Amino acid sequence: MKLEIQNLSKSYGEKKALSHVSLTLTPGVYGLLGPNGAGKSTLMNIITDNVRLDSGEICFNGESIFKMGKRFRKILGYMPQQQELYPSFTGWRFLNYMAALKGMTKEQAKQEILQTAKLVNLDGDLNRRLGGYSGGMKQRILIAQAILNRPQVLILDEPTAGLDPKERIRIRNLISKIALDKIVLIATHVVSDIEYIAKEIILLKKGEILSQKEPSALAEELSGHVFVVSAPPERVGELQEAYRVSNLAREGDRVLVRLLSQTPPKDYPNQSVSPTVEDCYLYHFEEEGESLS
Ligand SMILES: Nc1ncnc2c1ncn2[C@@H]1O[C@H](COP(=O)(O)OP(=O)(O)OP(=O)(O)O)[C@@H](O)[C@H]1O
Repeated sequence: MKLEIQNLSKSYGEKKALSHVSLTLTPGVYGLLGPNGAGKSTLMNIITDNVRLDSGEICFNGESIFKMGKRFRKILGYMPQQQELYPSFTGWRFLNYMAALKGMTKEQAKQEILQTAKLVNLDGDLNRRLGGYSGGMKQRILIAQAILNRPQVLILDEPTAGLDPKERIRIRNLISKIALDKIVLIATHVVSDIEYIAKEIILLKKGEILSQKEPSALAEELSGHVFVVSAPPERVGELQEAYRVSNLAREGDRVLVRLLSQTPPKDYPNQSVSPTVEDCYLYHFEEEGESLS
């Protein structure tokens, strides 16, 4: 199974949202990482046929998804960014409604809703109204509607937006559970959502793909350029001015400053540490300048 995005471009008037984007996706989780405005939603909206592309092609197993039309939509699951759900609908009614939109028969819908609700851990809450659901429950029912038809391609736009860390972990575990035999593309600007479950991370910046790599390979790019120095609190400001700082942690009367630097920082006994994907995010996205200090 293969989804190939070839040379995709899209502008809104003068604004280039995507520029010559090419990607090949096979079963597994892909994290699409980029800051606000990078073009993540535009890419997802094109794959899900909610926005028209200007040029390029998308093929599923060699066939254009735009020619496949309905046949592609049948194997596609889409969870849009968090939105207002129908507050007066019960969970059951909402899923039943989505099942009908997906063209499922009543009997099919009933079976799939029961199974899917169990999977997302909402089987005990289907008779409650969505207006009374917590943020995490709302996200889980949105995931449930996306996977009702057992899609082969699953597109998730910021699935953990607005959730607390406990719910985030829950959603993450759920995604890795349902992703085994599917192509899953998750757009996020939260590194921890995808760092441990993505087989590859795609970095998108200003509509262009910067890289598509395994998380460990991505982190490895910064090997030898991430340091932790122990500084007195009054010197933290000058370190922040001189370097890109990815973390500060108090240690007794000193502060451990995690920073990115081309060469070991002067004046401090320090050790380079293993880079993380979060360091890479900071390196690529936090500031406009691309070179390390
Ligand atoms: N309907 C539209 N009309 C005009 N410009 C748009 C439209 N949709 C998106 N854009 C612009 O295209 C660029 C890419 O936007 P997009 O929403 O795809 O980015 P994103 O990475 O999903 O951002 P976010 O994380 O904020 O959702 C941005 O500069 C945005 O302002």
